[in-house]
Amino acid sequence: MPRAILCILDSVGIGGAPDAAAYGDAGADTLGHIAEACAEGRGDREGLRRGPLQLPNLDALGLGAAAGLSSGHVPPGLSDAARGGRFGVGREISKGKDTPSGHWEIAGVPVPFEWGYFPRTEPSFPDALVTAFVEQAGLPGILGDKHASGTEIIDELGAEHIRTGKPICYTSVDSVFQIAAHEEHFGLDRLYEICEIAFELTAPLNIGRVIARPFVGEASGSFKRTGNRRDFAISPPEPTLLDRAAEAGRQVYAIGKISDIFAGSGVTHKMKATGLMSLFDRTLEAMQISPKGTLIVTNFVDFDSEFGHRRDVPGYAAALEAFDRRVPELIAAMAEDDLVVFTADHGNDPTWTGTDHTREQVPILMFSPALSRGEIGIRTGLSDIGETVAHWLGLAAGRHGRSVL
Ligand SMILES: O=P(O)(O)O[C@H]1O[C@H](CO)[C@@H](O)[C@H]1O
Ligand SMILES: [Mn+2]
Ligand SMILES: [Mn+2]
Repeated sequence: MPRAILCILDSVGIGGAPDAAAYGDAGADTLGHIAEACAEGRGDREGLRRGPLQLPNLDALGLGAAAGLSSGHVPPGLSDAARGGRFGVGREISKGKDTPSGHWEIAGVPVPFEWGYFPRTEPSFPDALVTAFVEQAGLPGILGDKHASGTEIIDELGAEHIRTGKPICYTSVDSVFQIAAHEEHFGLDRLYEICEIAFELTAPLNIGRVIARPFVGEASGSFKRTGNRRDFAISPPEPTLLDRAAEAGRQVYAIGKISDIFAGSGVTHKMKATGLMSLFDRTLEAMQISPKGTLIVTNFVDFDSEFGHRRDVPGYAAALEAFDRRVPELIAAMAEDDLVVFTADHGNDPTWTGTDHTREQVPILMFSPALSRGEIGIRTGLSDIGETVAHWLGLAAGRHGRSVL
């Protein structure tokens, strides 16, 4: 029985979404703009990286060709000469441009409903929600109550949070209620506990996730978020690829944020890791220890959380290059009948205004020693990815999308 390894490079979009304008994102192109910036010397950072973007391994699997297909031009430094694998473009059909919609659609379940969002006002959260939260969680109040970048708001309000014991609550254009609190002064378990309460209260508003954002440090300028982030997400509306694989008795490895994103559903083995390289290590480890028929799904969050949201072009470019350098290790670890897929859940163009995700199409790069080279075109609906994986694993076809094989 073959295995499948699904690598989701969080936010590595390739532009070209026909509905981008509806999101204020017409022209956004995460990979394309990073490559352009690097070609023009705007991707250099002393001690980190310099020069044109170099992704020879992903490019050989069709990254440049997929980007060309999506946006109309191959990003500088990449090529349209894919040498192996099936490559193409994924066009999301779910509304919204956040992580759960992208992941669920990839796993065969597009989101048929509108998420709830909090307005870009101050305060942002409804009075009734804040009142119920403060009361049920036994809090002296909350700080923030607005749209914000998570790193900026802890700098702004971290000291007051320590002094008052009020958690920092904030949101973004995504369907999220985020709570930042100090790991020691406030306490990590206490943070998770109040997140559970917030999750119960926000679910009726169709808010996709409550995210615990613990941090450490003692003063503004030195506060730092830790790897103990936890997402409390609503469950997908229908069984996903993960559920279908688990139901068929397969092992399902969820690496990084995957288990949180799917609310644990269909996960048989969970591996947490912090940082791009350790997520890669865990993926290789899962490949070493898992039997035939296994599904491995990894979310590589750092592209999004460390660089996209931070609008850090050199950081994003360096992370892509570091990932690319390890692709040969993954390919070497594959069995003859393993399938690996590289894709993404949405964009997060670090050259764009603001600090939010961007509506973009995503690359679909499929590789197996058992698979010939070929273009799969622009696929409407990311569920074609999940259906291809299901087909590869020998699972019954699902309700959305179809296998490209
Ligand atoms: O600025 P930080 O806290 O990283 O927040 C980001 O993380 C959330 C989840 O991806 C997004 O909605 C975005 O707001
Ligand atoms: Mn994401
Ligand atoms: Mn994000």
